[in-house]
Amino acid sequence: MFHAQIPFDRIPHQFKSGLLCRSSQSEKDGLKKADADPSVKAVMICGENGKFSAGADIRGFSSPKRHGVALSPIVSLIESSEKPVVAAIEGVALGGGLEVALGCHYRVAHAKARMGLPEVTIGLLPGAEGTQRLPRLIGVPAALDMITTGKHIPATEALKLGLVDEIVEENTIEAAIRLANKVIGQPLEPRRLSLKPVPKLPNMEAFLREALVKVKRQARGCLAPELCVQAVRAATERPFAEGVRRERELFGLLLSSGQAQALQYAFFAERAVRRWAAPGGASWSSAAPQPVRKAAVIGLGTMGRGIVTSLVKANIPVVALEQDLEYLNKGRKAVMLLLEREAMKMEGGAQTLDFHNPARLQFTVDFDLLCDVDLVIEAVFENMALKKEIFHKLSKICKPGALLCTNTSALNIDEIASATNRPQQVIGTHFFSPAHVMRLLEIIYGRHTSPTAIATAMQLAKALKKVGVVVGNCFGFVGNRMMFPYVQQAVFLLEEGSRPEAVDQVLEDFGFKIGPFRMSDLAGLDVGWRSRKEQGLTGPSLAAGTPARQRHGQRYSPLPDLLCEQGRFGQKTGKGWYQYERAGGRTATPDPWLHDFLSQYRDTHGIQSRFIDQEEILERCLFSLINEGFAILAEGIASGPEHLDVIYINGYGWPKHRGGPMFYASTVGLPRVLAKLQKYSEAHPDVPGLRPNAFLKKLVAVRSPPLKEWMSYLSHQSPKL
Ligand SMILES: CCCCCCCCCCCCC[C@H](O)CC(=O)SCCNC(=O)CCNC(=O)[C@H](O)C(C)(C)COP(=O)(O)OP(=O)(O)OC[C@H]1O[C@@H](n2cnc3c(N)ncnc32)[C@H](O)[C@@H]1OP(=O)(O)O
Repeated sequence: MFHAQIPFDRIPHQFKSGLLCRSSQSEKDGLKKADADPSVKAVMICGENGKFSAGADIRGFSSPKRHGVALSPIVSLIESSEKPVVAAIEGVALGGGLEVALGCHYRVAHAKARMGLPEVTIGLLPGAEGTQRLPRLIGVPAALDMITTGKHIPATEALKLGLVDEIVEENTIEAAIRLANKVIGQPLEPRRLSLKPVPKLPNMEAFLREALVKVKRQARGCLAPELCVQAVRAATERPFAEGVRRERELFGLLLSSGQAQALQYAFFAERAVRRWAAPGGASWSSAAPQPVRKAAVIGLGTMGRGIVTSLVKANIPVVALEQDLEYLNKGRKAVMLLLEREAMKMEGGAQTLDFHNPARLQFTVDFDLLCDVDLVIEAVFENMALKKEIFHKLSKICKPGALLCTNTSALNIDEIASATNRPQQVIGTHFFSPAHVMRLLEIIYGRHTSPTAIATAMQLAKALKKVGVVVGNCFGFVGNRMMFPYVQQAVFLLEEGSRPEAVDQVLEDFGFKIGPFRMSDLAGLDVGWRSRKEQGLTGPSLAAGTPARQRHGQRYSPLPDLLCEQGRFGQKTGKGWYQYERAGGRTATPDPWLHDFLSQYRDTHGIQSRFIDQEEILERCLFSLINEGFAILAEGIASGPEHLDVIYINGYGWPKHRGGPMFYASTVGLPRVLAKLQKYSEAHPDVPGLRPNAFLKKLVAVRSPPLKEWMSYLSHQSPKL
C-alpha cells in the first residue's frame, strides 16, 4: 500500500509530508513511482491531523509570486493511475482538497467530515477541474448548487449525492485501505470521472438558463457565481479537456477581477477581528472567557425575541423576562413561532431544538429568577432612564460574577454601567435585526469593562455563530456612527432634487441589499424620530426660533421629522419614503404624494431643484460614510479598518465583493476619495460629514500606504486603546 498525506493547511505544494514531497515535480514523481512499483497495489491519500485538506492557501492568490497553481496535473495524474487510488476524507475536504478527492477512484469519508467547493465565496471557481468532474459524478443540479453556493455538505449528504462511496464512524484510513484492497484488480475506467459523460437532464438548456438568472439575481453584482454557472455549462457542452480549458479561462478572469481580492480580504478580516485588543493592553491572547451555562434576556420585543431564539439555537438555557404578563404572553408566542420555524429549517439535520423544556427556556415576569444566570442581555427600548433602572436592579439580583450586557445601538455604555455596583461586568452587545439571523454582534467596552467581560462576550458571539467585533464606546459605536452621515447625505440629496427611488437604485446597483430609504421604511422612521426628539433636534424641546434647516450651526434636514408628523413611519403604517400595499406591506412603490411633498418643501425653503447624477449620489453617500470611518480609526474606537469592514459586511448589507467601506476606499484610491470630499465639502460647507478627516489627509500625504499599514500612521495611540 502506498500512502500519501495532504496537509490540512495548504495544497499549493501539495502532499507536503508523507512519501511525497514538496515540489509538484516530486509529487508527480512519487505518484509515478507508485504506479511503476509492482509491489504497490493501491494508493490511499489522506490528510494530516484528522483533516483531509482545506484547499489552496488563499493568501497565495494575491501574492505577486502566485505559485501553487499546478494542481490540475496532479489531479489528472491521480485519476490516470493504473492502480486504484482511494481518498480517506476526515475533517474537511474543501476546494482543491475536494478536487484532489475527485481525482481519486474511490472516496471514503468519516461521518463527521464536511465537503465543499467554497471557491465562489472567495471570488473564484474551482480551478483544478472541479467544475468538470463534480457534475459528471453527482449530476448538474447538485453540482451547480454546491459550486455556486460554496456550501459545505456533511458526509451523510455527500453519500446520498454519490459524492463519496462509503462513510464510516470509526477509522477512516483503515476503511479506505480495506476498500483499496477490495478493489485491487477491478477495472478503473468506470471510476475515472473525466471519462464519464455528464448525466443528461431532459431540459438542460432551460435548467442552466434559469440557474443563471437565479444566481445573477442573488449575486448583486458579484461575478463568481455567474462564472461558476458558465464553467458547469461548459461541462455539459464540451468534451472534458475543452471544459477544463474553459474553466481555466474563467478562473483567470476571476483572479484578475478585483472581486476575488476583496472577498479574500473579507475572509481574513473576519478572522483578524477575533484577535481583539482593548485599552490597557488587554487582548484576546491574555483574557479568558467565563463559561455561560445559563443566560437571561430582558424584553421580548423584536430584538429580545431574536436574541432568545439565538441562545436556544446555541443550546444555552435561557430565562426570558418581560415587565408584565400581557407582554410576556405576546413575547412567548412570538418566540415560540420563531423557534418552530427554526426547528423546521433544521429538520433532517443532526441538531434538534429543545425549546419546550422549561429547563432550557423559561418565561417569567419575576426578576428574582435571574439570580443564578451567568449572563443577562437587556433588550428593552432605547431609553437611558429605563436601562439604568434595570441595570440597578440587576446589580442587586444577579450573582457577583454575572456579565451584564445591554443591547443598544447608540447609548452610552458608561452611563448604563454607572447604575450598577459592577461596571467592570457591564458591556454593550449590539445585535442586528433579526437577531437570530444577522451575523454581526458589535461588542462595546466601556471605560471600566474588564478583559474577561470582553472575552466572554466574544465567546458568546462564537457560540451564537455570529461575528463579534469589539469596539469602543461613542454615540452610535461604529456601525451606526458611520451610517449617520450616509443617511444624512441621502436625505440632503432629496432636498436638492433627487428622489428616494433614485438614491436607493444607485446604492442597490452598487450592491447594497437595500438602499437607505427602503431600509429606513423597513426599520421604521419613528425610531430615529424618537431619538432626535430625545436629543432636542426636533419636537417640543426644540428652542423657539431655531431655523428649520439648521441645528447648532450645521445643515439639518427636517424631512424625516415632517414625514413622521404625517404618521408616515414606513412599512408599518403603509407609507413612508414609499407607499406600500397596506400597513405592514413589503412592496415599496414610488409615491406621487411624496414627490409633490418634496417639490412643495423645496419651494417653501427656496431650494432650486437640480438633476443629481448617479456618481454624485454614490460618492456623497459612500465617501461621507468612509470619512466617518477614518475619524473612528483616528479616535481609536476600532483597532483597524478590518473591523469597520467586517461590521459593514455583516450588519449593514455592504456588498462583500467590494470588501467593506475601508477596503473599497483603498481600491478607489485615497487621493480620489479625498479630492471628492474636498469638492463636496466646498459646495456644502455647513455639512461636517463631508469635511475630509485629518487621518485621511495624512494617509494621502504619506502616499496612501496599503490598508494594513494605515494604523501605523496614527501619530499618537488613541486614549481608547
Ligand atoms: C492568470 C490565469 C491563471 C489561470 C490559472 C488556472 C489554474 C488555476 C489552478 C488553481 C488551483 C485552484 C485550486 C482550488 O480550486 C482553489 C482553492 O482551493 S481555494 C481555497 C478553498 N478553500 C476554502 O475556501 C476554505 C477556507 N477555510 C475555511 O472555510 C475554514 O477555515 C475551515 C477550513 C472550514 C476551518 O474553519 P475553522 O475551524 O473555523 O478555522 P478558521 O476558519 O479559523 O481557520 C483556521 C486558520 O486557518 C486559516 N485558513 C483556513 N483555510 C485556509 C486557506 N484555504 N488558506 C489560507 N488560510 C486558511 C484561517 O485563516 C485561520 O487562520 P488564522 O486567521 O487563525 O491565522
